[in-house]
Amino acid sequence: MVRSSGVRVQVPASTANLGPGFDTLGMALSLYSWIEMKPADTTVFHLYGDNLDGLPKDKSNLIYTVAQSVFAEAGVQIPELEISMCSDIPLTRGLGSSASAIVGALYAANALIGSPLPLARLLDMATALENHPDNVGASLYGGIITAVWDGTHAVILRIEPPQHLEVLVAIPEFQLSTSKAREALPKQVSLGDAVYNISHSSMLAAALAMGRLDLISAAMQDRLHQPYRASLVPGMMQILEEATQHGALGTALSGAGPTLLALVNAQSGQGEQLEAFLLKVLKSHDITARTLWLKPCTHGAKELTMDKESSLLDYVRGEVKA
Ligand SMILES: Nc1ncnc2c1ncn2[C@@H]1O[C@H](COP(=O)(O)OP(=O)(O)O)[C@@H](O)[C@H]1O
Ligand SMILES: N[C@@H](CCOP(=O)(O)O)C(=O)O
Repeated sequence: MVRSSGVRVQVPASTANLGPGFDTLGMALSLYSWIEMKPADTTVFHLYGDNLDGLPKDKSNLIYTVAQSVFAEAGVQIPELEISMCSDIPLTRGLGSSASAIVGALYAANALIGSPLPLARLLDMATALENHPDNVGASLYGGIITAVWDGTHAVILRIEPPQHLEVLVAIPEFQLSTSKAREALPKQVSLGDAVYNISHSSMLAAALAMGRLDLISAAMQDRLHQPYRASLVPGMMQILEEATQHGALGTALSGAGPTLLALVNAQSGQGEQLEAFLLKVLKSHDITARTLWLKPCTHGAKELTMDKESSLLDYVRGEVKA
């Protein structure tokens, strides 16, 4: 059943790794992309907002190719699509823009044909495209996720974010692609570093699941990726080492960076001090950054009511930015 009137979906951004959980932990954030998809006579794109500048507006666009993979899997043919997209998620900053695009395209395309594919299948397809399940899992399921991936199937356990958990991100002006940040990683690590990360990541997942905010700073330590990526984000090590003295529960490189992320207890009253500290350290390295206060997003990709009267942009402006 193809829904000729089209579908509209909202997808949250995500932060991957949370420090020690490299390629396995992720959290959805209250920052969003919106995709609208309709069958059309000729393929056409409407990309709204600065965050989508420069992306292709033809059939090479990720949203189109991912949508076609859903139709192929379901045995349906919709070769021409009208695709609209609007996004508050900055590209190549470590906030999961590619994952949200993949998840949004999978979710919208599946909804357009009556949702024949289960969420677990969309997760496998998304992970195969992104190569790791942490961002796509969070964007698809919302909340905090811990995921395993065997190269074919992903399994997700979703953790409800603790009450009072807030997220401060400092987003540098410069871009850093995930592929470049992965090239900085070693091919092999020592047993000691592997044990270090397993122990910290397990502790972090358990602390988040149990609402033990007091254990986050001890758990949020990493030896697998952040030290190797430090030279790509000057000031990062100082922030990781000192931010807890300025009110953070814990800090991490968000995904592959360059965004830096601090988990904060909303009741701490130290938000301004922490924000000033992050910006001061980055500025001392000549990095201009902007900060955003976010919350964990408890829902994943979801379908929105399609209002025939308003365009996607009108919808987003009215609902979110007004
Ligand atoms: N809406 C979109 N449409 C098409 N491609 C996208 C979209 N969003 C992201 N991408 C692709 O994903 C890339 C960014 O992915 P990546 O380097 O993993 O960084 P991020 O941390 O933002 O996910 C962009 O350069 C672009 O190629
Ligand atoms: N686990 C991945 C996460 C990449 O996240 P992104 O938001 O930067 O795409 C990694 O650390 O490489």
